[in-house]
Amino acid sequence: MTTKVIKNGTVVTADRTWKADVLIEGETIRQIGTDLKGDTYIDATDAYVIPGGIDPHTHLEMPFMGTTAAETFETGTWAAACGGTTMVVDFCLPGADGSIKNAINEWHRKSTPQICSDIGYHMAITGWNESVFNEMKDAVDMGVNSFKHFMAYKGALMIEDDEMFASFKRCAELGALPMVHAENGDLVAEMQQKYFDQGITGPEGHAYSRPPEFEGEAANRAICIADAAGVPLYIVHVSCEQAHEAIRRARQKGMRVYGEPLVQFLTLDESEYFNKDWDHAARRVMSPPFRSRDHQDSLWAGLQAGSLQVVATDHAAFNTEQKRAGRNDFRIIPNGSNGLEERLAVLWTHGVETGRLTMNEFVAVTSSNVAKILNIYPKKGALVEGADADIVVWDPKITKTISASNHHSILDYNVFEGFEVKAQPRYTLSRGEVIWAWGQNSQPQPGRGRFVPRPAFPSAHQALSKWKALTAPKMIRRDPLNIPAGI
Ligand SMILES: NC(=O)NCCC(=O)O
Ligand SMILES: [Zn+2]
Ligand SMILES: [Zn+2]
Repeated sequence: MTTKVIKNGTVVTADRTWKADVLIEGETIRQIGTDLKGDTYIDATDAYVIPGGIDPHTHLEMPFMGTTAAETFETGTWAAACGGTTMVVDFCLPGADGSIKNAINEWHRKSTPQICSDIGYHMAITGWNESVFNEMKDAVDMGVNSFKHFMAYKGALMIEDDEMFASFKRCAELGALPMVHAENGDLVAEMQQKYFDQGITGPEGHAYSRPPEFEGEAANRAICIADAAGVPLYIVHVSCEQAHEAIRRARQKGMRVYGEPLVQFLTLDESEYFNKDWDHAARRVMSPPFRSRDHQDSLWAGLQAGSLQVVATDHAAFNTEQKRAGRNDFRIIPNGSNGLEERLAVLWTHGVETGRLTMNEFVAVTSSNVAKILNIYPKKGALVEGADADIVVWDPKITKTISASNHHSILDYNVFEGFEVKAQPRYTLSRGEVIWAWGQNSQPQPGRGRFVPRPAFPSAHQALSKWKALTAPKMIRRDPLNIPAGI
């Protein structure tokens, strides 16, 4: 088997930083040490060697709001590689028949011939009945160990509390992880109607109708339901202090609740929706919406303190023409924005370069933490012997101005247009193969990526159920002589 050595770099992992070479044999890291020899060499002089990014939240080719997300599995994973991300975890939605198994097979059918790097799936639970109950086990057997519940999108994907409780209990039995989109969907629908009736038909109506209080309320509710079901919880796209506060409080009480802010929420704010250019504002319509600077500060603080663990993108890319479906009604603008290619560079520039994050924290929140949470560590998200050689040679000297004119996404705009970023991948390796070199134009082979099954992971659940059993309400046995006689 041929070997490669990444030479003269500084290895940065979630817990340490040191000068070392990395020896790769085939698809796997074989050794990390000094003066290593191989058949070929990759130069990492003056660069950092980090685990490939894992974006745990994408919607490639997602059928949603009457259209389909424009970013394909091929363009999405290619754009990801150019930005230093070597694995995405995409959300699988049930089709018209409601079957989970069929949905996963449909995702395989679409993604397998296209993906340039590795992929996993989360499954969405959008309703509740016996076959959903049964098929959740099939999903786990098929390597999908996490289930998303939408508390918003009333009349479409939204699920009720009793259904969520039933699904969370099923997750507890299966050793799977429930996830939530936390927004109070009933109140959002009411507010949307209210502002629309007042004549607020533009994208600003989207932001007004989804205040942070609605997100905080739903986050608290989901945490309460998870606690009652005895299961850990992962809250996706955390955008505000109210939701962060709920997570912080739960964690302080010993609950295993994880929070995922998006790179967009850390760097873009609500003023985008007040832009006079309708297209500009509509392109940034996503749920939850961008918030004020105070909320951004809270999210950064959460990453620093460890109360938030993961930075994702929720990459759901709809072209300008698709967004224009909502030209007369903000409620019809397809929800979603881009970030898959930009996540690492924007987070580095606004996090590490400003001193908000250490390099090790950067690695933790872009790959290692989520690999642990999703049970694929250390195969992914780690630089250790035996791990997949998903590696980025991260060059802190390559600067770039982000633009739709130079990005690799299929999208005809970029929400980070004009951002100056201060680092880029010099090389991106996926299982030992260089799939991106700075300045390269050729795309890696579509279909070379693989589905990464994620087994159930009962350890947090077992700990939780032991503790629940120990602290459960118990009947007190009393001597009848100590019970007052009735009349
Ligand atoms: N977030 C968003 O606006 N679109 C994608 C679907 C979702 O994650 O809610
Ligand atoms: Zn969502
Ligand atoms: Zn999403």
